[in-house]
Amino acid sequence: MNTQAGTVTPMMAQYLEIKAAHQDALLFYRMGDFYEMFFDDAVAAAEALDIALTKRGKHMGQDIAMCGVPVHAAESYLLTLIRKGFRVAIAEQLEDPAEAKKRGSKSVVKRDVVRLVTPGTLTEESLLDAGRHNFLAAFSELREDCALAWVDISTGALSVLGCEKLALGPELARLTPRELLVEDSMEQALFEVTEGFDLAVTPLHRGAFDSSGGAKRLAALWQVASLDAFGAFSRAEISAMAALVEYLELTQKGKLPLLRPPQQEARMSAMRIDAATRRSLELTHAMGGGRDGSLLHAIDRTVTAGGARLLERRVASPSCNLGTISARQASVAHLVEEDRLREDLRARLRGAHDLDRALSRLALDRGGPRDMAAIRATLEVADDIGALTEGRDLPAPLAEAVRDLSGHAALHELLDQALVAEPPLLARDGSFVAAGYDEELDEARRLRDEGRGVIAGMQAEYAAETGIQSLKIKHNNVLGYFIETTATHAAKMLAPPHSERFIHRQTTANQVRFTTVELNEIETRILNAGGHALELEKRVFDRLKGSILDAAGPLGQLARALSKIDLACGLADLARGADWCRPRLDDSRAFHVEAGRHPVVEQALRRTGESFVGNDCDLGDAPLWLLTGPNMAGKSTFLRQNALIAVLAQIGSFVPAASAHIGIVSQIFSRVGASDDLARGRSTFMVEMVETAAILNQADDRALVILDEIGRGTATYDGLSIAWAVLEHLHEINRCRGIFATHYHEMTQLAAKLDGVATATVAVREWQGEVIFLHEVRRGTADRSYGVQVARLAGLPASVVERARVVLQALEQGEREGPGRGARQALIDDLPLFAAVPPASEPGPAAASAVEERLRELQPDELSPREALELIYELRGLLPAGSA
Ligand SMILES: Nc1ncnc2c1ncn2[C@@H]1O[C@H](COP(=O)(O)OP(=O)(O)OP(=O)(O)O)[C@@H](O)[C@H]1O
Repeated sequence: MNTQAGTVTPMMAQYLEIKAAHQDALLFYRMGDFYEMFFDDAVAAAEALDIALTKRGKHMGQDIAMCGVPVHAAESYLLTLIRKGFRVAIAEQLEDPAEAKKRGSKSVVKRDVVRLVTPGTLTEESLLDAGRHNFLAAFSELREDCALAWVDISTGALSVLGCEKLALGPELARLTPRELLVEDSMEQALFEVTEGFDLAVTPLHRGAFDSSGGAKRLAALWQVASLDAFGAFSRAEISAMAALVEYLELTQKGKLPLLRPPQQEARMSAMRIDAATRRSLELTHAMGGGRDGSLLHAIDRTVTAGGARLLERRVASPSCNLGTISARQASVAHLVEEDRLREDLRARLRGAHDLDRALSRLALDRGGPRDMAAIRATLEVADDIGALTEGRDLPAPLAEAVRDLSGHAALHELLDQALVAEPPLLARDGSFVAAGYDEELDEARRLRDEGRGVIAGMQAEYAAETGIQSLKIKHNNVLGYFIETTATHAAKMLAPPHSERFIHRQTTANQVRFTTVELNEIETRILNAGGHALELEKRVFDRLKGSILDAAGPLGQLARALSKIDLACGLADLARGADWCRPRLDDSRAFHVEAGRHPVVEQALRRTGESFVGNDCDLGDAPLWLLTGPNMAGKSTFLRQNALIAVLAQIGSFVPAASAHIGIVSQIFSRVGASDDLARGRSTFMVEMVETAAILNQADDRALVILDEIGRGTATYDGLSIAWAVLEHLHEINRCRGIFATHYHEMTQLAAKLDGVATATVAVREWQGEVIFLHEVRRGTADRSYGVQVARLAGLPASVVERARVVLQALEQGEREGPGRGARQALIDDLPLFAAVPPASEPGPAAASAVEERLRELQPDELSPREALELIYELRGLLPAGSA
């Protein structure tokens, strides 16, 4: 760059111009084999990527900071930058440097940004999680009318939903988009909602959300006269979709990804689950944030990436529609019965590739021959599955999916004929078109290969002519073809007569290199033929791409069909292997589970060889259960397993139980062990109360509510009073189904007062002062909490446990003897002091015994066998009287 103080080189001028248009992104500026960054971008990127920061020239008298990443490794650096919250603008060289030189030695290679990489617009396989969607969402608010639209550009799936502002948080929790577009004037107002999510919020100007211009643009995109073809959309819905399309054009620089026609979601069709409930039930992410330990992880038996993504969506939004659920159930049930068919299908599905993502890359011009081979392999799988299911009587949804697999024979054949078995990643590398597919290409390749044959012949001829047997003809990118001999033959080669034929090109430490007129000619021929072949291959590539993209619609349908079949097989495999049952669902308010189990805890226990104790739950007569029981008995597990069984039933899966009858659950609320949210300035107790308020305000009579120890974060009587009032409210006002776990045994008196409340307890047995957990849920109440015993199991020092026992006894006695605070106070005053507790069994270091001392001083290696025997007698003699 050699920028002198005060002057700006043409290249720097170009850089600054491009950068000015992309202020909010790091600019990757392509220079040869590197993407370079300058100025503040370089400083920020060097720190984020932990790479060296250097200098290059000066600008306005200041050093220009610079750092760079090699193009071939750029993806992994991009991923790091995106994860750290950066956006990256990629400026490529738009012409060959030779072209630029033709315009004059000072002219700069044309460059411009070809793509803006943001968290919501990734398509590269290496930047994406195969089993999860990567959504870009847009929220639009037009007066009272609000909507959320979201798209996965790596698959083209686009959905939209009328969504009032209050529902935005829960929807973000359900969809977990990576990036949310909002109108710039709304960014601040939505901060309260968006701040808790791992999500980039991107403000867009108002025009991007224009609904009337948007409607026309969208209609043009899907080539329909009006959007009514896909449903009746509100203005807000159109505006949100329009913003997505505008942003995609902006980031993809005019190249739109494949976008499927929008799916309009009905708000009431999915079970409502808010963010706190999702977290506490660990539906798609475990508490720690990873996938391990989540429900999704425990039930995922899919074998394709599309199947895994479909399962993730289903678990994130279970259905409330009986028809939809029973259709899904029917597919699973069929495959549970048909072991052979299921295994055959799964074996075939393993050969399928990620068709959606391959298609999307091709549409964005980021695809290569390998994506085409992936499509070919997947068509092969589709054919196999068609043949496998031919003539079978399948349940309607499966039959429909199988129908969607056919109709691509011509494309399949085309790809079969055109592509080699294992093509390279990039089209520019060539050699991916199969021999025999294109005559002209075959001819060009023949010429090129012939040339190579001729060169092999020339090597023999030159070796004979010079008498240098080690003479070789080689090739590299700088010199092209050249003749090489070792330096020992230099003098001979450089003197007549050889110097007349062999033209010197280069001398290295050990070699001398030459060329000849004939070699040059042959090389030009090879190059021309090779270049021509490559040109022809590229043309074939474009033709194939055209054929594939022409079929993008039906191919997308095929991808979805494969995902559905995979998901049904996966759920069936799970149900079969883990002995799950088909739940009965209807419009009633039943919730009757026999021998239900917790799918995740059961799996964890199985690993250690323990078995899970199944438990019944019947919320029919008394819709609210008040569950008491000792710590560690299994209350939380029981609460969650019932919520998870409802979720599983409504995604169309079988459930871990002996039998289940469930009236559709419209919403689930779960508060299990709140934690501090200090970042938002809320204590544990405050979080719990905020979340409880949400439940009391929202739960309807179709809701399922599970509450674990509400009110424990404050003084006993405050907590008890709150828990008491909450239960009454759920019973009288919300009239929902629910399970309420508590350590306040006083509350069990409520069961006698309220018809709809029944008591249940998790049984334990006490044996020789120890608690044994039976994990059995029975009707009735627990007599005590066994907290002190459990504390001992946890390894609290014996002295503390002993002290706790004494205090507990005193408190319980006070409770029995009179309610007066004075009486209790007197009792507490009477408690023996901590120090007076009989010394607990925490031994200090004991003095060494005579035997130990004798042992310590002897040297075993120095003893003869006889001495050793004598020593044993001696030691025995040292034992204290009575212990010998
Ligand atoms: N039905 C069951 N069968 C076998 N093991 C179980 C069962 N339920 C729970 N457990 C085991 O007991 C452990 C404790 O369960 P859980 O956390 O549900 O107890 P809890 O009663 O809620 O305890 P606390 O009151 O201390 O929160 C679990 O981690 C699990 O290993």
